[in-house]
Amino acid sequence: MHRTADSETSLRIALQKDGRLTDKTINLLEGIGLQFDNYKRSLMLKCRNFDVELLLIRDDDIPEYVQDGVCDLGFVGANVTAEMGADVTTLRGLEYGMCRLSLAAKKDGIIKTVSDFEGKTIATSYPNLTRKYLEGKGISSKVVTISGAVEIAPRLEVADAVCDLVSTGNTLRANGLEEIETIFESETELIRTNKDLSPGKKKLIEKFLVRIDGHQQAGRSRYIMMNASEENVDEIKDIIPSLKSPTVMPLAEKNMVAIHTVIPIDEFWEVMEQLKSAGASGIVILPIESMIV
Ligand SMILES: Nc1ncnc2c1ncn2[C@@H]1O[C@H](COP(=O)(O)OP(=O)(O)OP(=O)(O)O)[C@@H](O)[C@H]1O
Ligand SMILES: O=P(O)(O)OC[C@H]1O[C@H](OP(=O)(O)OP(=O)(O)O)[C@H](O)[C@@H]1O
Ligand SMILES: [Mg+2]
Repeated sequence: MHRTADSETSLRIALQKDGRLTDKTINLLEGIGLQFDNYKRSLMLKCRNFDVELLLIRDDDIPEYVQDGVCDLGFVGANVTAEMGADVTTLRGLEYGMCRLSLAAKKDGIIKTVSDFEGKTIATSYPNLTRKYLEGKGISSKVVTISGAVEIAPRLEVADAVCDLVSTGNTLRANGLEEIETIFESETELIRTNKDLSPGKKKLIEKFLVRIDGHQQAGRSRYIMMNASEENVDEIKDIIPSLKSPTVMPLAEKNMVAIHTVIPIDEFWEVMEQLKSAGASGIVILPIESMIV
């Protein structure tokens, strides 16, 4: 594809047009301050306030477009990039679109462990990952490529087993299948072309990553406010390891202070009961939009 002159400075980013990752990716881009018009109706969208244009395509096409330099960056499941064997660089894992690629077979059937796949027929949309995994284990199976609804292949007797994406396991269960072995763990990734980019584009990617990192870190953290009596402040600081220098402000009530801090939310829930026992009260938890450290 021919790139125009302004493509030297404007970043072109690929994302899934219509699927599981679309809304989450758009939410992420909006969360880092990028503004777009209605993305449901366009294949190509210019960002109004950042030098970025979005290309909305099928997810299977994203790794190749990024590999070939048609797009500079792409948001796509690691499962798709690995299956294509695309020559790209993963810049960030994005903690959404979490799923695994697993071998599965009929519940209560004869396939119980991975070695039972020897000589069996396996239906999958991921033939390369499946073959590679089985070859690595020294197992020879027949891999049949199916582009969708893989889970019904055993019932149709097209295959003995499947290798498919799993998240809750509901799809497998609904089709009388059980998971035997995970062969690949996946999440949505931000990938970058390995083609050489202009200095302007490299700078834009740096700016883009600062925003993504700030957004990711903010998503894992909360602004916490609580009240306590002055003599409990040290004990409270000891309970939260990352609470090294919180803001401590006097309250109108004598000997009482307000403690404000930012901490990882997982850490907060671990110690919440302990904080209450140590005298913390009126605990308020607020979301953070972005964090630049
Ligand atoms: N059940 C799931 N839970 C979480 N993430 C998933 C799940 N299934 C798939 N994904 C992730 O979302 C990506 C997109 O899934 P989707 O089902 O929308 O793809 P698709 O049908 O191949 O879409 P397209 O039309 O773009 O080719 C997958 O490649 C995977 O990374
Ligand atoms: O373990 P579960 O939570 O049931 O998720 C697994 C299912 O999710 C994906 O399909 P999706 O729902 O995206 O539909 P698709 O088959 O049309 O792509 C995947 O292909 C599985 O079929
Ligand atoms: Mg696809």
